Amino acid sequence: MIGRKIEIMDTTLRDGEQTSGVSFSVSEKLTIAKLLLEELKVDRLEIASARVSEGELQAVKKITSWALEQKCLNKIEVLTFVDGGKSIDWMIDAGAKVQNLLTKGSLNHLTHQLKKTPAQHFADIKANIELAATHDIKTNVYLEDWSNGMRNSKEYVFEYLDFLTAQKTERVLLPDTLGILTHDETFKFITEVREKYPTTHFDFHGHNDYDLGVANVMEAIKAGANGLHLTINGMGERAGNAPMASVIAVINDFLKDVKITVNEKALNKVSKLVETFSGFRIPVNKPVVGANVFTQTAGIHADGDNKNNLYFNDLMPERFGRKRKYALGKTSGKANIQKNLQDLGLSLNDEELKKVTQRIIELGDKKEVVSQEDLPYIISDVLDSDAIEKRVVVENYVLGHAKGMKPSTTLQLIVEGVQYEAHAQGDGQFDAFMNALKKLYKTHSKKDLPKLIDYAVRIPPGSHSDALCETIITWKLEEKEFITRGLDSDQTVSAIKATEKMLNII
Ligand SMILES: CC(=O)SCCNC(=O)CCNC(=O)[C@H](O)C(C)(C)COP(=O)(O)OP(=O)(O)OC[C@H]1O[C@@H](n2cnc3c(N)ncnc32)[C@H](O)[C@@H]1OP(=O)(O)O
Repeated sequence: MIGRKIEIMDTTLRDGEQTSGVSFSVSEKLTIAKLLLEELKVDRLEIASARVSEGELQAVKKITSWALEQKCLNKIEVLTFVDGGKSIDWMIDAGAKVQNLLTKGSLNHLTHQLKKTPAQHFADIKANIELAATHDIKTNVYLEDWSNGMRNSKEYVFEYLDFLTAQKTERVLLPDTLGILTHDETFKFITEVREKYPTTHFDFHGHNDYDLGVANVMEAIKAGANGLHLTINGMGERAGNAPMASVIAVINDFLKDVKITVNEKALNKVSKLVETFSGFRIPVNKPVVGANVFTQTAGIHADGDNKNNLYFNDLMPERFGRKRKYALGKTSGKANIQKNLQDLGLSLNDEELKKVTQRIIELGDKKEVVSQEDLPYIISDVLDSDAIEKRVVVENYVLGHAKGMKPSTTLQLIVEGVQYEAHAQGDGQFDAFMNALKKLYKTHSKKDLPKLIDYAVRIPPGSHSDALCETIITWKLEEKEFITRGLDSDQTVSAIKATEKMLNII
C-alpha cells in the first residue's frame, strides 16, 4: 500500500447541510462547490439528497451545468434512495450522473425501517442500478448503518456484499452512520471487508459522536480504505462528520505513504467561507482552522519562540494560509509584547517595555482581551502619562449612579502633596466628577479650570477588541485650545484620566 491514492469526497453540501439549522442557498452551494473542486482540490463532491426540495433541485442543476462545462460532471454525486426509480427521475432532471444509493447495511435497519427481507432489498437494488445504467448514471452504494451491521448482523453484511460486488457499481460506501465505532473496531471491520473483497473500492464515512471521527478515519486508511467522506468544519448530522482540515493534516503528517490531492493551503479560506454561508461557527480551538489554534498565550512560550522556535510543532500556520500570533493579556510576558512590536515595526527600550507589559497585565486582570491593534494606543498612553510631571493626582473617587437620583461624585485630589476632598452632583457621572473638581479648584487654587469644549469617546481605530476605550477631550484655557486623551477599559475612567492629564499640563 505504498504511495496509495486516497480519494477525498467532500459531503459538506449533503451531510454537512444536515447540521441542524443549516440550509445553503442555490448560489452558496454553487460557490462552495467551485471552491472545493478548484481551490481545495478534493476528488469528489456529494452535493445533495435527491427529492428533498425544489430549491435543492435548482442547486444541483446549477452545479451540474457548471461541472459539465468544466468537464468534471463525474465528480458530482447525489445521495439517492431505493424508491422504484423516483430518485433516478430526479437525477435525470437535475443533470447528475453519479448516484450514491442509500441501502441498508444492517439487518436491524432493513427489517424495521424498510420492513423487507434481504432478498427483496437486493432485488430492488439490482433494479435501481440497472435503471440508472440505462440513463448513463453511475452507481456508488451506501450500506447505511454498516458499523452496526458489522457488530450485530455480520452474516447479513457479507451476504449483501457478495451480492453487491457482483453488480455494476463504482464504489461501496461504508458509513459509521451513528458514530459508534472505536478506532480498533474501525481497523478490524475495514480489514475484514478489505481482505474478503480485495479489488472493491471502499469509502469510509465516519461520524464524530464520540469525538473519534479523525482517529477512525486514520484507522480506516491504515486498514485499506480507498476513500474518505469528510466535511468542512466537521459539519453534519448530530455531532457531525470527520472534519476535513484535521484529517488532511493527519494524513500529511502521519500517513506519509498515502497520496492525496487536497491543497492544505486553501483549508482556512474554505472553512471561513463555509462558516459565513452556514452560520455554523467554528469553535476557536478547532484544530487547524479555529481562531486560537496558532496563538501563543503564555509568556514562556513567546520567550521560547524568540530563542529557537521552541514551542513550534509541525502544524505551522503558514501551511494553512495562516499566521502565528502572540496574545496580549494577563499571561503575557515581555516576549509576547516584543513579538507584537516586531510585527508593528515598533521598538521600546527595556524600561518602556516593562511599563507597557505591566499595563497589559493590569488590563488582563480585568478580563480584558487586548489586540495587537490596541498596542500603539497603550504605548502612547503609558509613555505620555510618564512624560508628564504629576503635580496633581486624582487619588480616589466614588462615582454614584442610582435610578431616580442625580449622579454624584466624591473626589480626593492631591495637589503638590496636600490632599483635598469634595462632593458634587451632576447630570452624569463625569459631569459630577467635574463639578467636584471645580469646587476644589475654586477653594484651593487661584487658577481657573479650562473649559471643556469637546468630548469624544471611541474604541481605538483598528482595534478588534473591546478592551479599551479612548476619551479625547478638547479644553479651552483663555484663547488656547488643547487636547488630552485617556485610555482605559472603562469609559468614565478614561475621561477622568484625560482630565488628570489636563490638570498636570495647565
Ligand atoms: C445516513 C444519512 O444521513 S441518510 C440521509 C438521507 N437524506 C435525507 O433524509 C434527506 C432529507 N429527507 C427528505 O427530504 C425526506 O425524508 C425524503 C424526501 C427523502 C422522503 O420524504 P417522505 O416521503 O416524506 O418520507 P419520510 O421522511 O417520512 O420517511 C422516510 C421514508 O423513506 C424510507 N426509507 C428509509 N431508507 C430508505 C432507503 N434507503 N431507500 C428508500 N426509502 C427509504 C422510510 O422507510 C420511509 O418510508 P415510509 O414512509 O414508507 O415508511
